[in-house]
Amino acid sequence: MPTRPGYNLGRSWPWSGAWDCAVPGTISENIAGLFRVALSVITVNLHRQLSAIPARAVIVDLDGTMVDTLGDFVVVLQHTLADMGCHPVEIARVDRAFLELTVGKGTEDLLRRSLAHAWGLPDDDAEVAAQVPQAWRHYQGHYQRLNGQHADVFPGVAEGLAQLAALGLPMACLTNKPTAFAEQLLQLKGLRGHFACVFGGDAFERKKPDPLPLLKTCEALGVAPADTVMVGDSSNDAQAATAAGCGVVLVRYGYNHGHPIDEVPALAHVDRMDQIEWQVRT
Ligand SMILES: O=C(O)COP(=O)(O)O
Ligand SMILES: [Mg+2]
Repeated sequence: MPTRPGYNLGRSWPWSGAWDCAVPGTISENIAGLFRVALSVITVNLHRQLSAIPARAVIVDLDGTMVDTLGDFVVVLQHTLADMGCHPVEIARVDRAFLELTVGKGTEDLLRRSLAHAWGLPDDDAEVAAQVPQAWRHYQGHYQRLNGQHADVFPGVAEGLAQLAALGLPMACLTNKPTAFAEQLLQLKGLRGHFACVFGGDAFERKKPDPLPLLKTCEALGVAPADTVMVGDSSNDAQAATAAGCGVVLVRYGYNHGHPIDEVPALAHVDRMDQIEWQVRT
């Protein structure tokens, strides 16, 4: 069928031929065209969901991917802000909704933005920055004491990790949370045994979204980045993994700074970790 002017959306689309039919023409042409479009979209999406992910090693993010830690952050930050002399009205501003948009770039960033939000100041305010070291001292004590008390492992995580372990794929946990807190949380939730190594935001010179932590983690696992896949919940993970040359799979239930995770390119987007079909790369 000849392409009608103004409706050719590009031949690189697998269903682009169908657009030729879905424009002014006979009713049966239009119905047939729309049907072909729907079928193509369903087929492409099914293919994306079901194709196995080849890997020789897997790196898994912690907050928002394995454990829902927002409750811990709320409680710990509220204690921290109280220690910093914040008014109850200021403390109440640092709630679950705010933290869902804020968590993921490490503790220094979290403390700075939480103090700024509580005090109604810009994130880059110099006075706020000067208070961060003091806030960190309070935060550390509270986090150690409360770590995991208001946090739950997401459904499908234990099952997903068990599937990876059964395939014999080496695993590392890579988070922007401080290493000591990550170790403590994984132990507490019975997940630590799956990981050959655990690296936090203080383990390397730079944090995700920089690729350095991914490259260092691949090195520790003894597997090339091209054979390693990161499972994460944010553009932070995707950006770091892609820049390091690793594949990335994204879970839909985590904390992506308020942006739709389906818009972040990945090998797959899943609702549970145990929905990922792995294939040991040979
Ligand atoms: O920023 C944090 O503290 C943790 O974030 P991550 O586990 O998602 O890397
Ligand atoms: Mg995360």
